[in-house]
Amino acid sequence: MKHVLEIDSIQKKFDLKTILSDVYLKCETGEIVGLLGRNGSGKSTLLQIVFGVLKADFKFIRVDGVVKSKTSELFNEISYLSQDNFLPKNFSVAKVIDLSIKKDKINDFYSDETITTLKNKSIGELSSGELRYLEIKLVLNNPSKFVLLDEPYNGLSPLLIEKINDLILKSYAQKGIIITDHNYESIIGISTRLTLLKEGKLHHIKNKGELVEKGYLSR
Ligand SMILES: Nc1ncnc2c1ncn2[C@@H]1O[C@H](COP(=O)(O)OP(=O)(O)OP(=O)(O)O)[C@@H](O)[C@H]1O
Repeated sequence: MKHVLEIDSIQKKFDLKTILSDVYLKCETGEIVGLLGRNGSGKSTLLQIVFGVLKADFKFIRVDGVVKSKTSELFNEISYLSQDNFLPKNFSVAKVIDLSIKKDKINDFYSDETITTLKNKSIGELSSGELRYLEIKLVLNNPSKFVLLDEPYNGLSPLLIEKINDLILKSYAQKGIIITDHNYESIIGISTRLTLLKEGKLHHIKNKGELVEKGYLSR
């Protein structure tokens, strides 16, 4: 079934500086929307506002045409990978998986060599890349309609980046995904649609040349 997330009229200032100025973004099931932008352009701010962990000066979030004004209404609709790690360090990997993944999906979750090798460790013992991979896999396995991924590739070696991309490609037929990262080549490669956040405005990007024109890439 197709679902539509609409992020509308988002405005946000920090102190007197406008970070987001009337941003509109739509994401449907089956889309991977790439969100690019220079450092400090407001990408994380936008995702935090959509998920509801940061207050906007103004916002409309609609799911399937219905306005969702309370953050609690979005917890079942959207899952969110923040830039920061979110799993408790003293829990074992097996416990986290047990608590997060439905019983009938657990065998499938473990049918991944990277995950199997981590099973007996605690979260605090994982390398930053191993932890990131586990977090992304958990977030993508959440039964939510939409997923927001903030810098999923950060700290990952090329092989794990490929595995993450495989996971994303495996799940997007059932989900809408918004993804932001400075690894623009991976973002361009995996996105079905590209956007660029610049000076508070969201631009729709058709090709790499436009990223040069708009000053995101030098060539
Ligand atoms: N809590 C805050 N108080 C004041 N300013 C903030 C706060 N959070 C973010 N900012 C500012 O808002 C702007 C956008 O920050 P944000 O983290 O959204 O950018 P970003 O595009 O995700 O950057 P990066 O790619 O470097 O992670 C930056 O100028 C940042 O300094």
